[in-house]
Amino acid sequence: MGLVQWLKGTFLCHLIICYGFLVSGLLVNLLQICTLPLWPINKQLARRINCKLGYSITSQSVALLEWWSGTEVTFYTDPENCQLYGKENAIVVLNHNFEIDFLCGWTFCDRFGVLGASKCLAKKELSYLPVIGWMWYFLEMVFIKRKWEEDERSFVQSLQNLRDYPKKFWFLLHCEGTRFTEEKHRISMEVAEKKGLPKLKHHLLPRTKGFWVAVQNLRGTVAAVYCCTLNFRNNETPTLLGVINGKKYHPDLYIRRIPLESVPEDEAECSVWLHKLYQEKDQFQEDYSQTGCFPGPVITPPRGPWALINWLGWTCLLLYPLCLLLVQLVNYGSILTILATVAFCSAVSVGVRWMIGQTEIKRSSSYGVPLNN
Ligand SMILES: CCCCC/C=C\C/C=C\CCCCCCCC(=O)SCCNC(=O)CCNC(=O)[C@H](O)C(C)(C)COP(=O)(O)OP(=O)(O)OC[C@H]1O[C@@H](n2cnc3c(N)ncnc32)[C@H](O)[C@@H]1OP(=O)(O)O
Ligand SMILES: CCCCCCCCCCCCCCCCCC(=O)OC[C@@H](O)COP(=O)(O)O
Repeated sequence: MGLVQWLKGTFLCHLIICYGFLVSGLLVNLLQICTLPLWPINKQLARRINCKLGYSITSQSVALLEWWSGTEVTFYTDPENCQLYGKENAIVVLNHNFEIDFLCGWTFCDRFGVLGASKCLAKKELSYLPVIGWMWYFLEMVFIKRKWEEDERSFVQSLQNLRDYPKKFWFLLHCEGTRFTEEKHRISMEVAEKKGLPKLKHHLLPRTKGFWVAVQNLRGTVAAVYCCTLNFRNNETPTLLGVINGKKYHPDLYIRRIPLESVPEDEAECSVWLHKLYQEKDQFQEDYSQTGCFPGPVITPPRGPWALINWLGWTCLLLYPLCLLLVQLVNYGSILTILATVAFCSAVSVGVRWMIGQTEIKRSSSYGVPLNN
């Protein structure tokens, strides 16, 4: 193991990364609050500012993935369709098997210039996450409790609000509704059997209502559905902790562009259409497990410098006062202030570790197991 690789695994480096992320994130959250008075005066300007602020947080994770861990996503897609990515609004449908699928998704967004504005249909619990969840609130992310009777009104309203969004955005939907586990897979295949649907090997049975409602409410706003299928080479099981430790992974992402007009308007037909889409996705995953690659040519959109510049900028800006404080502490600090600093550092690492825990599949919710069906 080289010195650099060893350094990436040290607690000090992790503490610096977490401190930078948490403090810069909370400062950005504060700036987002400051945009509140602007909303009634100039809503579109407030939205544009919030996209930039959002980019300043999410691009740190992209920099961590791409520059720190050296992980590079390989994109498989039609080069002609690729010309349209980033130039149109789209609904993205993605499998939900990996702990860092959202990071790979953000990389895709960053390469096509839609990272700040992109959104997803997320479970309500994520809105309470400091930094990320609070940022999402200002980016008009759509949150649901996964209880349709309670969600319907706010879901439709949130989608309608996006109709005059001033920036190009992608709206991510994990139609499976929860992360893949063996137990959830077994149960959802029982549901598939009862409904007379073909069994899926690599996906849970998709829930179709959210997709249909999104398509219906975003018709005229969104041009296409991007059917995205993600997998990792060599059966890698990536984790966010692995990325922070500087471990390099090998993700492959297959993107198919489907014009929105080809998605049926009728709810029942749309549901059949989505099930068929998941059967195709399942076949791609099966072929991937045999061949180690997806169909279609590989494209390599350039990696821009801004994610790295933003990350280094925040790190330098925040490390300087921290170093000054530490020097002061060592020279003149009382036991009490030293203890307070140790407590602060511990709080930062415990807080961020808790946030990282939200990405871990072993902590996945019980959604999709019998009690919640
Ligand atoms: C790679 C590119 C990336 C681009 C990235 C772009 C943007 C990135 C931005 C941010 C990234 C952040 C990442 C964070 C990710 C967070 C993701 C989440 O939080 S996932 C959880 C929340 N999302 C969802 O739940 C969406 C999917 N669910 C739905 O859409 C649902 O339809 C619903 C809206 C929640 C409503 O669900 P409900 O169950 O009430 O209705 P349905 O009609 O859909 O389903 C009922 C139907 O399902 C049958 N059933 C029962 N059990 C199961 C089961 N286990 N599996 C499947 N189906 C089941 C049940 O019998 C009912 O059938 P029927 O209607 O016939 O009676
Ligand atoms: C420089 C950057 C440093 C990064 C330091 C670490 C920061 C920690 C960041 C935490 C980021 C949290 C993003 C949360 C996204 C998790 C998405 C997710 O996977 O949610 C699960 C739901 O879809 C389904 O839930 P389940 O029903 O499976 O339960």
